[in-house]
Amino acid sequence: MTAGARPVVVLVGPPGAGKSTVAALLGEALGLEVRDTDSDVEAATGTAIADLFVTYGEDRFRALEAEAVATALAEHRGVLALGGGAVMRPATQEALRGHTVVFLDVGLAEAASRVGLSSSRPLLLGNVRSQMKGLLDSRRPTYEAVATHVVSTDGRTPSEVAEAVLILLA
Ligand SMILES: Nc1ncnc2c1ncn2[C@@H]1O[C@H](COP(=O)(O)OP(=O)(O)OP(=O)(O)O)[C@@H](O)[C@H]1O
Ligand SMILES: O=C(O)C1=C[C@@H](O)[C@@H](O)[C@H](O)C1
Ligand SMILES: [Mg+2]
Repeated sequence: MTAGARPVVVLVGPPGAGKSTVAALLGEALGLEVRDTDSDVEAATGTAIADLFVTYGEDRFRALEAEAVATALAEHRGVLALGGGAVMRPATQEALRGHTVVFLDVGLAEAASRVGLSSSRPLLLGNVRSQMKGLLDSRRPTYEAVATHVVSTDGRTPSEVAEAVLILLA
């Protein structure tokens, strides 16, 4: 770990907000490395997230995720995308204090249409729109509370969202 290292920006928001997509664009634009805690958990366990939910259960996944977030916040200097539910853990809310945190906001219609019927998001299996509504309603106050900035993504391309984030960081 490098002393004093911290991400330039941490992206939070629900599935379909575009965290991973926008993080990649920001990394390119800023010439910085991109890290995504979902990928970190998959690399650490050698297992896809959807399989982790089945094999270990959500609680175990959340514990692994919290560890991955704490490590990345402490040692990553580039752009960091968090898993969509990571902010719901109080220890993670605490760990995010003092960081530049951007909530990529998205409305129900666009979020549901972006994630579609992908089977890689275990929390959205079944009725995607209804699961997404519950998730957005219950999490929105937390996304807003941990964020230092909010960027709306509705009706914007990933490049336009990345541009809006770059303006905030300038
Ligand atoms: N602004 C946007 N406009 C249209 N489509 C988008 C936008 N941002 C992302 N997408 C598309 O939505 C899908 C989900 O994006 P992405 O995987 O980046 O979301 P995420 O926030 O990382 O989700 P998760 O929490 O599940 O990791 C992808 O197919 C991506 O191409
Ligand atoms: O919103 C969530 O709870 C999740 C989002 C994804 O990033 C993954 O971390 C996983 O599918 C759970
Ligand atoms: Mg992602």
